[in-house]
Amino acid sequence: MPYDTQPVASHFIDGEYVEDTAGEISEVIYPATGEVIAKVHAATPAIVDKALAAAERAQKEWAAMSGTERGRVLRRAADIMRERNHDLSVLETYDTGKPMSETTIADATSGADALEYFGGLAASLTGEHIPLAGGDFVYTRRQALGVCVGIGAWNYPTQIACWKGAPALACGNTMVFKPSEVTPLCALKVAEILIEAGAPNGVYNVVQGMGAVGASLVTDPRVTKVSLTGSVPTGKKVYAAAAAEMKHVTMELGGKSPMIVFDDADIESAISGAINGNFYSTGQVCSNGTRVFVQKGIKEKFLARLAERMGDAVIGDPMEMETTIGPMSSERQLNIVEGYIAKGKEEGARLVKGGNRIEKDGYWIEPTLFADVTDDMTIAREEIFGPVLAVLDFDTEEEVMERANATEFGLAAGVFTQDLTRAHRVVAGFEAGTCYINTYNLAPVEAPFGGVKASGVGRENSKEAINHYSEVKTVYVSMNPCEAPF
Ligand SMILES: NC(=O)c1ccc[n+]([C@@H]2O[C@H](COP(=O)([O-])OP(=O)(O)OC[C@H]3O[C@@H](n4cnc5c(N)ncnc54)[C@H](O)[C@@H]3O)[C@@H](O)[C@H]2O)c1
Ligand SMILES: C[N+](C)(C)CCCC=O
Repeated sequence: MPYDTQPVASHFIDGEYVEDTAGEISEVIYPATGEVIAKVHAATPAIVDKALAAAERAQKEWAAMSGTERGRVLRRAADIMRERNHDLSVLETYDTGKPMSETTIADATSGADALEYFGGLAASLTGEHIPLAGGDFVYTRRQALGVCVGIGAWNYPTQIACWKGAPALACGNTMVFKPSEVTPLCALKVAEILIEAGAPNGVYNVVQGMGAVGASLVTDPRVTKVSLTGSVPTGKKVYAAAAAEMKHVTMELGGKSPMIVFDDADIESAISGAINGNFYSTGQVCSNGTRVFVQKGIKEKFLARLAERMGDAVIGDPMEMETTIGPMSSERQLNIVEGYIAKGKEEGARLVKGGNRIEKDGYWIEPTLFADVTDDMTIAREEIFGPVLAVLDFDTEEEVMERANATEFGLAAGVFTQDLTRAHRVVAGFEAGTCYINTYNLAPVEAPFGGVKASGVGRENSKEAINHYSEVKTVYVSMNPCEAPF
């Protein structure tokens, strides 16, 4: 292993690495080869307590700093992340198996964007002045929530750690972040960098573990806000546990997003959208447009050209820059995806390309294209979280809109057409939090990102995120004597 992937210790608390070998040990696997690249211990109750105590103590000091000072720390952290982009990208590739051609442009860079953006906003987070009759007025104070817990999924470990940490810290909160047990390495680097950039000890802490550790964080009375990125079933559990204690939540959950291709679309552009929305990160992207509705007039042309372009995918060593498809992030996820491919065949979908496990070490599967998929098939209803693209066909706009929205999910949706009036009408009708016209899966930090319906609550990124990591205190100021009826 040319890189030392074993962290100094499993957890990062109060500005330093911390270990408690009493915690259950788990192996970190490089998905491209199946090799064990690190071992970490799950947090014990003592570790969880230490992290929350540090975050609670540090929060007062951090919130008392000016927004300008907090922002400077975040922007310094962004600069360090950019300087170390190569090494951080290598680690992200080891943690997830995603190819370096992706991780060098989409992970530490996206994390740095969040740190830079929210660092820039920190100084301008203010309340407002509201004049009232008789000279009275109200002013509002925008205040931190307190100790926030972040819980991550395994597909974007660096990005998720920063998308949650940056707005939380900008608002004067502190964070205890629990990465996914599948990809525990990258968040530790984010914590290290924040402290190096000048964040006081305890401002950003990382503890490892499975769902039980996450659950113990969510219910701790010191925690005021929980932000989860994960599946809908986990989201329902975490939201319910947080609601029982009236905590704030952000839920970034799963999807089964529609992408509609009308027959007037630029077909190469629509195929690029379908590729980006199904095979990026080997299909392990929450917002993927996995139900591709293609208007009947262009369906066969679309399928033939898409299958041809899929032949250009470079499946191989994720460390090689020319590789465009890496392995699944875990053996468990490989088995899940294989199961869905079998279901697709069994339920009568037409397998156009791929569909096979690639027999070598690690967790490899071919990018897969199904046609003649119908709305009732399992592969059209359930989130697969793998490189399986389902093409469904349609006749009219009215029909496809009804079918596109007929799902419990509502994370993202896209439309490809050259008729811009239709494009805007279609996105207005989508029941989704993030919509695309003639592109797919872009998520710049300046734009709100998140879902509706079962796909989530709240928004990450953009100024919107500030509303989810702060609250407003109203102060009524009377300029007149206080009167009473008796
Ligand atoms: N909307 C988004 O921004 C977004 C981004 C990435 C991934 N996702 C979704 O994440 C899912 C894939 O990730 P995953 O398999 O890691 O999801 P998951 O729901 O299995 O786990 C997510 C995290 O929750 C923790 N967890 C599990 N049970 C818990 C509990 N009871 N209390 C607290 N924490 C608990 C896990 O340890 C993990 O860290 C997909 O559904 C995908 O769509 C959503
Ligand atoms: C930036 N992407 C590729 C849209 C990923 C967002 C996070 C979802 O999994």
